[in-house]
Amino acid sequence: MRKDGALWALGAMSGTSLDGVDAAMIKTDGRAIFAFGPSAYRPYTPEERATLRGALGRWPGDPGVTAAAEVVEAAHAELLSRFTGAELLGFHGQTLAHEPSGRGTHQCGNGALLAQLLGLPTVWDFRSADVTIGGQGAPLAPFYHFALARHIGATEPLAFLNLGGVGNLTWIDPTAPGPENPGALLAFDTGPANAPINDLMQDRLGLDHDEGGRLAAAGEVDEDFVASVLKDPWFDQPPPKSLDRNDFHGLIDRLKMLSDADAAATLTAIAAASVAAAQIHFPAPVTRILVTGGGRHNPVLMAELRRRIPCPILPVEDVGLDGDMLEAQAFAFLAVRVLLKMATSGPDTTGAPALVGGGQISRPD
Ligand SMILES: Nc1ncnc2c1ncn2[C@@H]1O[C@H](COP(=O)(O)OP(=O)(O)OP(=O)(O)O)[C@@H](O)[C@H]1O
Ligand SMILES: CC(=O)N[C@H]1[C@@H]2OC[C@@H](O2)[C@@H](O)[C@@H]1O[C@H](C)C(=O)O
Repeated sequence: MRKDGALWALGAMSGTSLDGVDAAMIKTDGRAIFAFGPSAYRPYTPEERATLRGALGRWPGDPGVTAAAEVVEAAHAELLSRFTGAELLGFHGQTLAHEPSGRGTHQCGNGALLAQLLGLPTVWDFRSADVTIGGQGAPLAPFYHFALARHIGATEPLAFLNLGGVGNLTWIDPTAPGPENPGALLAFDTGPANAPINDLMQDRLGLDHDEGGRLAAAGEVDEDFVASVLKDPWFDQPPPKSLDRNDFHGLIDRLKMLSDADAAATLTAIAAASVAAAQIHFPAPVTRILVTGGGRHNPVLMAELRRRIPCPILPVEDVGLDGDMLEAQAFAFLAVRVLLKMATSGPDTTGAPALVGGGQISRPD
């Protein structure tokens, strides 16, 4: 480590949308961001995606999990070996099952194996420690969101919204001394985002996602249905709260009577309405919501958000950030924090009863 205490860390994320692996480098001391480095993406092949899909909801010991772990490890090894100059790897893995108040949380892929293959100290299994002490184990990006809020010079409350398979939101008071301070953050999952849209596209049309929101744009939102979904007590439940990818999968069956386009429009509206419903939990109104994750590429979803929420809703690119790589960067940032024995979550982000540093460190021989 250099005099400024900063490291070049590589982060890798395989998200709940099951589209592929994102990887990105940042230079950080676990507090400030000194530089953004290169990034790369490696999509899963249709066969790999099917293996991962088949293992969703399964736990270690199941043969489907072993097959999924092999896919995840091979895809990461291939992608991450393209990078040079990293001093540390933060490896999230692929969440297959997440039941924080039940069986726990499980991200497949062996970080110790990647440490050997890549010759890099590797921080992995970021979520278990938090769940073990009673936290949700998610979301974990909020401490990074705080650093980003500082990096962009924010001085008033704002929120980061990630529209991945599931949506998650971090409310931030950027004037707080640090992310560990009570009141600096409030983070939670907002509800279903792209996962049900992708599942609908897969089930009905054999497609991965609704590119450009084109199918949704051709349909009409069933507002009564949206309202009925939003009556689920989950939305009123105060944070902390997190979701498994398939927690709202039942929506697909309930939409059977709608045409493909109307069902896509309605699921897209539900993703936006979930975020609008989240505003009741904000400790203070926000001046803007900065949107990251693949959902910001869907103009119908962005329009639905703007229709339902009064403040500016902006892609993170508007403040100079990279919304496709932000989660990968987050796990690079968190890896440095774990190495330096700093907290990665706490009462205001995952509801853990105390600040906790999640993640184990594996070093190459
Ligand atoms: N051009 C686009 N048009 C419509 N939707 C898109 C587009 N690009 C990405 N998406 C949606 O975003 C998804 C990918 O988002 P992202 O990569 O943020 O998810 P993730 O990282 O897998 O999820 P999570 O944050 O839940 O772990 C795609 O599966 C798709 O549903
Ligand atoms: C258990 C799990 O993998 N959760 C993911 C998922 O995808 C979005 C949302 O649900 C969030 O809670 C989390 O990912 C981000 C990276 C997080 O932990 O901040």
